[in-house]
Amino acid sequence: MANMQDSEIFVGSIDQGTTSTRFLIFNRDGEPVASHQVEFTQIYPHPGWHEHNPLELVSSVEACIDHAVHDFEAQGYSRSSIHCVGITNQRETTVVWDHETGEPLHNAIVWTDTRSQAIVNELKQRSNSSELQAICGLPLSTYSSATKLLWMLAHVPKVKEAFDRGTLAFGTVDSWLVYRLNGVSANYFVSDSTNASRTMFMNLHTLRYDDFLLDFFGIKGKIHLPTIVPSSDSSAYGWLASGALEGVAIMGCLGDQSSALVGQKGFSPGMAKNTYGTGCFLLYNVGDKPVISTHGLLATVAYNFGGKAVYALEGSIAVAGSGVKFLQNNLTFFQDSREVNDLALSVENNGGCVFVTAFSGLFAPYWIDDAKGTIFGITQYTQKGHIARATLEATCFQTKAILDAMEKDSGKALSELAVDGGMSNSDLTMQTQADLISIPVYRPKMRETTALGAAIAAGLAIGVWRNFAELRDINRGGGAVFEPQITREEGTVKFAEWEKAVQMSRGWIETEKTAETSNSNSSEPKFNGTPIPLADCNFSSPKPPSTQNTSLLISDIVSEACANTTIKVKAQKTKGNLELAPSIASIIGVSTDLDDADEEDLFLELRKVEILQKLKRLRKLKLGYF
Ligand SMILES: Nc1ncnc2c1ncn2[C@@H]1O[C@H](COP(=O)(O)OP(=O)(O)O)[C@@H](O)[C@H]1O
Ligand SMILES: O=P(O)(O)OC[C@H](O)CO
Repeated sequence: MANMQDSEIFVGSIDQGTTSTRFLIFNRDGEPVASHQVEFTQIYPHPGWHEHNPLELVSSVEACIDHAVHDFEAQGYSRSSIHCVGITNQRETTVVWDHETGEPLHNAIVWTDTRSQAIVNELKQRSNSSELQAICGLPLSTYSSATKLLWMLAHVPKVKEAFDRGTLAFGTVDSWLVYRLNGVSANYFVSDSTNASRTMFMNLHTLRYDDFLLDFFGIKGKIHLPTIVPSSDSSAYGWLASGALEGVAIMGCLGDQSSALVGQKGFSPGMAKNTYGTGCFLLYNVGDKPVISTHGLLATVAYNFGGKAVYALEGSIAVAGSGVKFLQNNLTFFQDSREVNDLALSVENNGGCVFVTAFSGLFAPYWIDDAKGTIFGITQYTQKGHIARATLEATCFQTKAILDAMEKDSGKALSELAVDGGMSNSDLTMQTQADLISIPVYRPKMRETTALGAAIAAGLAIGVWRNFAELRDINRGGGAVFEPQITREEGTVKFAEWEKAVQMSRGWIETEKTAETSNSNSSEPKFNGTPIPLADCNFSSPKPPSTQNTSLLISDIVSEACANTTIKVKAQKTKGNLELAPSIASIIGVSTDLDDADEEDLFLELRKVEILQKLKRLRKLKLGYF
């Protein structure tokens, strides 16, 4: 780089997101000079399922590179001035292929997909499951790659056969792209640590695969896993094997949320960004030691430059822009996402509607698996505009909940929130966000910060930028600041309504139903509660305590609700002895503090929504008659 004019130095960035793929070419000032974007096929085979065709992901990348380079050259630049390429990608999305042929063995299961719920439920019953989060930073959920892989092993014969033959390769989208873009015969099989930290296979502290984790999921020594490498490296990721940039090296790789943090230059502990894309993800830089959340957040690798990891606390929201897309594609409210802002502005407020957009359950900080999307407060008065507003507000409310959790985990309050991503283009959304969190929201002028982050990762590897200080002036100035316009108290009232809606959305999905739905493809082996390749693991459900002498009859749900939807449940134990009360209480997950317990009557204090959910579980466990 030493003798080159700045004007001759460019870096390419592949941004493979959930709904679209982009390729951008940045100059050394971090400005995009050419770009191309394509949307690719979203496959929804069953409710809750979401797939991508892995080969289409690759071809979308190749098409974007070719088009953007064509545009670049049309502006008079030379492709030889593009010195390296970075990759950023949707995380957790799971790809499996045959290590010998390089051919995918199934569609990629997308991060939003909830089909592995029954497997998650089984795994949670294992006594050592509580040890996972401290090692990998993630709670057991359908979100991470691990349970998606287990689902494929249990349900897709081709995957199981490759597993048995020892030729099964697993990767997240970064690994898959690097592998294919290098050409299969080159066999570049790597993953950067930000992506690996989303699989549940990597130890967050060592940045290596962890034997306990691999054992837990039953894949130790049985599967080809990509080598974990730093996010910025001049040779680990290989070279583009074909197309307009054939021979150009891939030098950087970051999961998209990490990439956005880098693109926002969130390099100091205490800095945070929130990216409103398909989902919405708030990453808070916690420095060089991971912080394991006790308030529903994830611990993740923020970036790993020079082999030194920096960590983040993450609040993940499954539905953000995809809620807008839902209004567009499913409800045909408008033709283009950009119109949602005006539609929402066509009404003064949400008209009493609260939309819990739990299409994939609710992620952070709630982690409610058994919720589905629910709109509360609909009346004859409700218009499209109210629902549009409620859709935008849903992401803002969840962001508020995440910030509250982050404050508890980190002990520090944020003073400003940096934002980016497609949905951040909606001024109304950003104003609503500032109002709800009572701090300013800063939106930079150039919002392709995710792609910029990958370009920075690549550029740092080859000396386009030599250090963070050289990045200081990139994308500075010209942004918009949204100041809170309502009082903290007004925000609190709105938020309380949201929290009430969240509680009321619980319990819609029953576990058995999830498993049944998973079986709806009759060509696949039936799910029997035990993932096929994991025969050596004990997945059996815990046995309920003996109930032979006991029939628990919830005789009366007293509906004189107290404040905050707390009501009293009168539970009558008609047979058996009182010693069973604590075990029953523990199964239904409530405190054994009993108001008034005697042989005949048992009062449990619960929230109404929890009661309904617990009753369903009790019925499943055959503890009584309901
Ligand atoms: N002006 C806008 N207002 C609200 N939402 C928008 C707007 N523009 C794009 N979106 C939403 O943002 C999402 C795309 O954002 P993007 O950052 O490209 O996401 P991804 O990387 O996940 O594909 C889409 O779901 C779209 O509905
Ligand atoms: O496609 P996005 O931008 O919503 O990001 C997807 C995330 O990486 C999923 O964890």
